[in-house]
Amino acid sequence: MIPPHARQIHLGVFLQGVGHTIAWRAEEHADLTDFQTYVRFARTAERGLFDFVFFGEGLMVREHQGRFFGPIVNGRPDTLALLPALAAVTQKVGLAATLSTTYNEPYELARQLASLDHVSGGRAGWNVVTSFSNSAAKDAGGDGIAFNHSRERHLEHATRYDRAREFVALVQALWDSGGEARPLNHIGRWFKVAGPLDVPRPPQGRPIIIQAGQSPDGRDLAARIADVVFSPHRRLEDALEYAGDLTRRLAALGRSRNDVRILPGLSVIVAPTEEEAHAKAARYRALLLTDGVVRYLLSEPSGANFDGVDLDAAFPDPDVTAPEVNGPLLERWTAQAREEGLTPRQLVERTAPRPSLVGTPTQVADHIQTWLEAGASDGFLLSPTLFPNDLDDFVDLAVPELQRRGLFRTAYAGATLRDHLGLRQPVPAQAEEVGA
Ligand SMILES: Cc1cc2nc3c(=O)[nH]c(=O)nc-3n(C[C@H](O)[C@H](O)[C@H](O)COP(=O)(O)O)c2cc1C
Repeated sequence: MIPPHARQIHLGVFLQGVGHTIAWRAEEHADLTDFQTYVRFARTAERGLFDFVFFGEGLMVREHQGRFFGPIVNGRPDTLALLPALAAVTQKVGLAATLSTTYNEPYELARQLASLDHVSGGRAGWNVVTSFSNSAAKDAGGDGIAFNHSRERHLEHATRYDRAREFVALVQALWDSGGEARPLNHIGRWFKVAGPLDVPRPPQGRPIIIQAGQSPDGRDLAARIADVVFSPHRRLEDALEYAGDLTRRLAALGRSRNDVRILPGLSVIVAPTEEEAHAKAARYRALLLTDGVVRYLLSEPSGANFDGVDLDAAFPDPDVTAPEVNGPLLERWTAQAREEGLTPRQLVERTAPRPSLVGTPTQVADHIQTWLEAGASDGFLLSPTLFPNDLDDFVDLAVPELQRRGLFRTAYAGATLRDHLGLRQPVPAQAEEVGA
């Protein structure tokens, strides 16, 4: 019997759908329209004793100057259709949905998530997003997400977070009101909701709330409401800075660092030997960065057109004053390309999403242990590049090594997602405390 480490890690896993640039080109990637893919995903995560699985949400197909980014049309069914179905074929693993506060109504969403918590026996989680826009240029004249939802433009950043704060507080109040016979009577800046909720109080009290905002507004929202935060940091110093900042924000709100689990996103390629792991990573990169994808990854975020550009010559001089162009981003790229002598293709190779940890089970466990012991994270949110291969490898190779070190559970101790995360059951707020 291995004694548990003083602290143990928490693991979530995230199956990329829309926006994934590799799945459609690698023959062995599972079919994202086949429900059995999701069954295998959730069951593999449960076999690996993960805290939860989670799906992202985009609400639009990425587009640049009227052209859709072909690879990403490889989407997947809606999360709220998938998760209840996955509840029926799993017993323990948590089930988290990304749902936008900008394009939903609180009463509807409170019912859906409370219902997911009931049908899953207390395994529901909600990744609260405000839906970011990919193109700063497009914000000026409209936005793909807004156009899909009968709106002329996307709400600007601060307004989205203002709505999100009221939205989440109201959803929590609705969960607390479930089963109570008295009305809630919320009248705020964004919403007027009488309540109570027509679904009984969820088994977890409140489903687990996840937040991933990085801006000051995003971090403030996370400090107010999050049980789990996702973060994008790759360097330990950045993750430590973030953990310190979050701790200060939590303290200012009367919460403690122990009330929140920080899970940075991590894409792992693990193999029995270093050579095998690096060979796999090199193959993925070749599959990922075709000419079309490279042009897209340059054009879409910057608003510039890289169609006719030689990808293997010196980085071109962009016109940063053109109205549709994200000038600060292009200037940053150009400066980096000049400083490091990078071609357009090499710049994308530096900046594109890629596996952030490649190595043997020992190397992977070393990394995870270092971050845990430094206080930079409480575990990780894994994002397999190829599914099922990379998740199987993590569960079969890395999980036993983490368990051998006492860093990860060897069985689920509880039944709910809240139990897996080691978080307390919330005390319901009194109806009169709820406001905008
Ligand atoms: C691991 C991770 C996953 C995310 N998944 C989504 C998602 O599925 N949908 C979405 O709209 N935003 C997603 N985001 C973006 C965040 O919600 C947030 O908008 C972003 O980190 C920028 O922070 P800000 O909103 O405070 O500016 C994700 C972020 C991270 C780090």
